[in-house]
Amino acid sequence: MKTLVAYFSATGTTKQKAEHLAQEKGADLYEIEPKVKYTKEDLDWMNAKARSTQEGKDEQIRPELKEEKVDLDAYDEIYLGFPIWWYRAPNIIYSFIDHNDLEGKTIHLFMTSGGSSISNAQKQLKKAYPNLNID
Ligand SMILES: Cc1cc2nc3c(=O)[nH]c(=O)nc-3n(C[C@H](O)[C@H](O)[C@H](O)COP(=O)(O)O)c2cc1C
Repeated sequence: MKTLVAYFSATGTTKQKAEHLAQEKGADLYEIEPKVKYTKEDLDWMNAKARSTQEGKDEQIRPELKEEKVDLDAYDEIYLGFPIWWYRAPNIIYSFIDHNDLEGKTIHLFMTSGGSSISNAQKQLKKAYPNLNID
């Protein structure tokens, strides 16, 4: 069975980490992309009305994906990476999990951040998806 590194990155930092990880693991690489890209204004966490701030306040918002469903049949291990936004995984990660069948696969989370650890993001994803094997 094969390994996949799937990641979302708005400004390239997580992308770089994902590329290194895929190389190190000999894994395939997949970029999780939103249907509508995040602009600089969307990412302004100082602005309460910015797209990312609105999403950060409401875990139920599911940004649309550019490609909804990915063929994951070949993979039994998935590294899932993202930037920490508002102390947790961006909502698009929830969109990706909702649209794809990850049950029975081993999911390893990785992230980049400005200093926050992964622990809250991990706790919230495990709580939202108790049937998945997330570590
Ligand atoms: C909307 C938004 C919210 C963020 N919230 C946090 C946070 O809660 N904690 C933190 O350490 N960094 C936070 N950051 C910083 C990013 O996690 C960090 O810059 C990350 O490496 C960006 O990854 P990317 O280039 O792959 O998008 C935030 C950045 C944005 C744009």
